Amino acid sequence: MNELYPVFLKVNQLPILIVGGGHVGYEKLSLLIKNSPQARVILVAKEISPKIRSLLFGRRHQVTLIERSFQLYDLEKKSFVIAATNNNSLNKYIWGEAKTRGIVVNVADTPMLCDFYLGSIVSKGDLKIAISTNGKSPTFAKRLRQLLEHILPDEIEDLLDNMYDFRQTLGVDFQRKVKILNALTESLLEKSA
Ligand SMILES: C[C@@]1(CC(=O)O)c2cc3[nH]c(cc4nc(cc5[nH]c(cc(n2)[C@H]1CCC(=O)O)[C@@](C)(CC(=O)O)[C@@H]5CCC(=O)O)C(CC(=O)O)=C4CCC(=O)O)c(CCC(=O)O)c3CC(=O)O
Ligand SMILES: NC(=O)C1=CN([C@@H]2O[C@H](COP(=O)(O)OP(=O)(O)OC[C@H]3O[C@@H](n4cnc5c(N)ncnc54)[C@H](O)[C@@H]3O)[C@@H](O)[C@H]2O)C=CC1
Repeated sequence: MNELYPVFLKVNQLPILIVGGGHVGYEKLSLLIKNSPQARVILVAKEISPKIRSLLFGRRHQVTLIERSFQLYDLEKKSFVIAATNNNSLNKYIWGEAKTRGIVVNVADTPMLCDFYLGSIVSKGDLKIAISTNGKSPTFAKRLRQLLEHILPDEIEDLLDNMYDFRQTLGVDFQRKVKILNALTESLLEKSA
């Protein structure tokens, strides 16, 4: 059983620290800003890969790159930390210091030291689906994301816009609203013949 509880975070409001600017630092940062272009990220690394710099080049963003070794004060005022250095004992140290400060932490190579996992994310307009395999197979999560991206029709964007507009016309009677919206979407559950 997968006991993880998915939430959808407003990472443009919650500062995230990434420590490590290699391959994994790049993957985590690109996932964050792909889904939330204004994500507030501070990335600290002894060496920041050119790929990370070119990821940010020419776009509006709220990412701060700091090229130096991790310092304890980097944890100040952060809500989330992702430790992605190639130094296991440093990652473990960051984990311990984050826990002491009540900061939610992910150590990329050590599921045991993760308060949260990043999921594979399917996105179509305002629709977003997060996939988790409970850490069993990130590659499977990636493939399922690609499959869903492929089979979900682009019309979903229009459908959600229409649902939103219609919802605004329904007034304040909550029970009536629920009934009408449920009736309208009933056909989504009907099996195609
Ligand atoms: C537990 C978790 C913690 C976390 O990082 O949050 C974790 C852990 C580990 N990943 C490893 C490897 C790989 N990770 C990927 C890809 C992704 N990994 C992601 C999430 C997660 N990875 C969390 C669980 C998510 C879940 O529940 O399924 C995704 C979804 C999001 C993201 O980028 O963070 C993203 C896909 C995004 C997309 O495309 O949709 C690929 C494939 C590739 O890159 O093509 C590989 C190589 C192949 C393989 O091993 O499968 C290793 C071994 C490292 C080593 O051997 O050294 C560990 C450590 C371990 O398992 O012990
Ligand atoms: N969760 C996941 O998806 C995966 C996790 N991993 C794990 O993630 C870790 C990082 O892997 P890569 O990014 O490939 O390594 P890498 O070698 O490409 O990058 C390591 C980064 O850590 C930085 N660093 C090292 N010491 C530092 C310090 N004292 N202060 C600040 N930054 C420091 C380096 O400057 C560099 O930017 C490894 O332990 C690896 O096993 C690897 C693959 C997938």
